[in-house]
Amino acid sequence: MEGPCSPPTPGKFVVVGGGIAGVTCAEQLAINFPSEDILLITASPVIKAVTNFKQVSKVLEEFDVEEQPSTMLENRFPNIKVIESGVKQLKSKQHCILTEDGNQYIYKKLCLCAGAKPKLICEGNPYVLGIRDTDSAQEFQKQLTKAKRIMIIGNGGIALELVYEIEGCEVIWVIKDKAIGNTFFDAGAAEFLTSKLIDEKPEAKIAQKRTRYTTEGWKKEVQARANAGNIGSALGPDWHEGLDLKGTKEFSHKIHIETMCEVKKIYLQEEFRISEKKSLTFPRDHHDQSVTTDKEIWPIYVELTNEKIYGCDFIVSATGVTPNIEPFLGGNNFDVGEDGGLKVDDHMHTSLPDIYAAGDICTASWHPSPVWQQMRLWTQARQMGWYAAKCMAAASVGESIDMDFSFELFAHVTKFFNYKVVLLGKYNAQGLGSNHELLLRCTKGQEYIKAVLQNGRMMGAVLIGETDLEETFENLILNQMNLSAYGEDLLDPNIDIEDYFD
Ligand SMILES: Cc1cc2nc3c(=O)[nH]c(=O)nc-3n(C[C@H](O)[C@H](O)[C@H](O)COP(=O)(O)OP(=O)(O)OC[C@H]3O[C@@H](n4cnc5c(N)ncnc54)[C@H](O)[C@@H]3O)c2cc1C
Ligand SMILES: NC(=O)c1ccc[n+]([C@@H]2O[C@H](COP(=O)([O-])OP(=O)(O)OC[C@H]3O[C@@H](n4cnc5c(N)ncnc54)[C@H](O)[C@@H]3O)[C@@H](O)[C@H]2O)c1
Repeated sequence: MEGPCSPPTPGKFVVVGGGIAGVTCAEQLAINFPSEDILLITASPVIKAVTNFKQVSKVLEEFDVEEQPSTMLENRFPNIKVIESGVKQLKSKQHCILTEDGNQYIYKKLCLCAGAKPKLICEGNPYVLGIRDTDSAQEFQKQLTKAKRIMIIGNGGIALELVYEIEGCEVIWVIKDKAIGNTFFDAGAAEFLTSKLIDEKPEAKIAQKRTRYTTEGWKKEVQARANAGNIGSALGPDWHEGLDLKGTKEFSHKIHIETMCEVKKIYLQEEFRISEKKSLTFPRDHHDQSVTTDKEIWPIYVELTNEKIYGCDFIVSATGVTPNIEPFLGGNNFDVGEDGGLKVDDHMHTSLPDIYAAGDICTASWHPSPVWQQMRLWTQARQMGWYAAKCMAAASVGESIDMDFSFELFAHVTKFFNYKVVLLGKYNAQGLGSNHELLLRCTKGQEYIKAVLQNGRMMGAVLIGETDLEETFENLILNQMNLSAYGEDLLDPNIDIEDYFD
């Protein structure tokens, strides 16, 4: 039990949150100050640890995320003390935090890493599930074992992973956009992925296409392809590896995508019966435009903004996250970003004295490198947690450090539809306006490579498949070499560009 929130109790380094950001921050502080106790206060009984860390290239990193009992962290770092309790209040003027179990802790420097929670399309409806942690993932799995048809709303990472993974259950996937995976891909990459899913059989012959598009040409091309419709199918990355995502039926994948629409209204069974509206059967294939009334009775019905209504067992709202800032707000005048995160400067410092923030809870509010942007990802949670600890350590001895190199270039490696996916810099030409050019190489069923160029300099890239280009492209983006002279050779599969730029 710590002393009350009044001086002269000496403060400690305190970190809130046992996710990747908080754990990395606490570990780094423990290394920097081996003779001091570091407090890690977290609401959950397990902590998330980074394992098998691999620096793939200068900025790209890969690692596994493992849930561990907090004692494992305390064993690795004897000067870390984990307190298992939620923070219910922050008194920033007194440098004090109060926890649910009635204790209070004085900090000299505090790092808030409480993450984010799913932003659901509708709160409080038991038929609308969000997926965030092990518990919610298991709840989803449990519901799925009883389901014949579900609806997935959203077009980001979770939706992409789920549609590929779910078997034995009809999936109606509702997206606001024209093409799938809009937070990670443009329509061209989306088409590359979906075409693999449609063609269940292996490609007999691999056709290779290499094209150079200006923005204008590209837009027309992708629009034409997007209009042709998309359909998806299965397999999946880490977080659901231990989960058997199977519904009640014996088929593998049955996905229907409703594009460019949103949820208008959700009806409970009885409400729907009274409304006398009609719902639709599951479309036979993505060209099926027939309108057949569904005879089956469902627990809920969803009316979409395109006026279609489908019944289903439940909805997964994979519609992004909201930073967990509420417990820290009362009486504290934090600057909060538009996305609801605690604004942090280039030293991960919030607007209040001695309070830092890292990971999903924060909004990066410094002037970023032209090829970096914040995305709420494991990699950034780790990098921010690490860098926040370095900044806290430096500030506590009256020093300041330069921004970490990892914030020079946005770099993310992941897996979608069993393809390795590498995203670099302004991979979707975000914020570049119309003044950019795209180079594209696509080998159906094998690889999709897109380079984003502006004034002859590479600003970003999407690499899908085993392209082996990540290091070279990373260097080209970082060194901003003028590539105008190379033209389409840049993506010519017969030219080894690694040699080219050595
Ligand atoms: C289903 C799913 C799949 C994902 N897949 C990927 C992926 O493949 N690649 C990728 O890069 N990213 C992925 N992400 C995103 C990634 O998980 C997050 O960006 C990352 O975990 C954020 O880490 P964090 O430490 O900031 O927050 P979190 O991991 O959310 O940790 C927050 C911690 O704070 C604690 N906490 C919350 N409130 C309080 C409180 N009041 N008091 C005390 N403690 C509190 C929580 O218990 C928790 O320990 C995925 C996310 C989800 C939901
Ligand atoms: N492999 C990976 O890298 C990976 C995988 C899963 C999740 N994640 C991360 O986990 C977090 C949560 O994932 P997520 O998929 O929920 O979020 P996300 O931010 O990736 O995607 C949210 C999606 O929901 C859509 N959306 C938002 N509001 C909507 C509404 N009212 N109706 C319809 N659509 C709406 C958005 O257009 C977007 O497509 C994100 O930070 C994501 O980056 C990453």
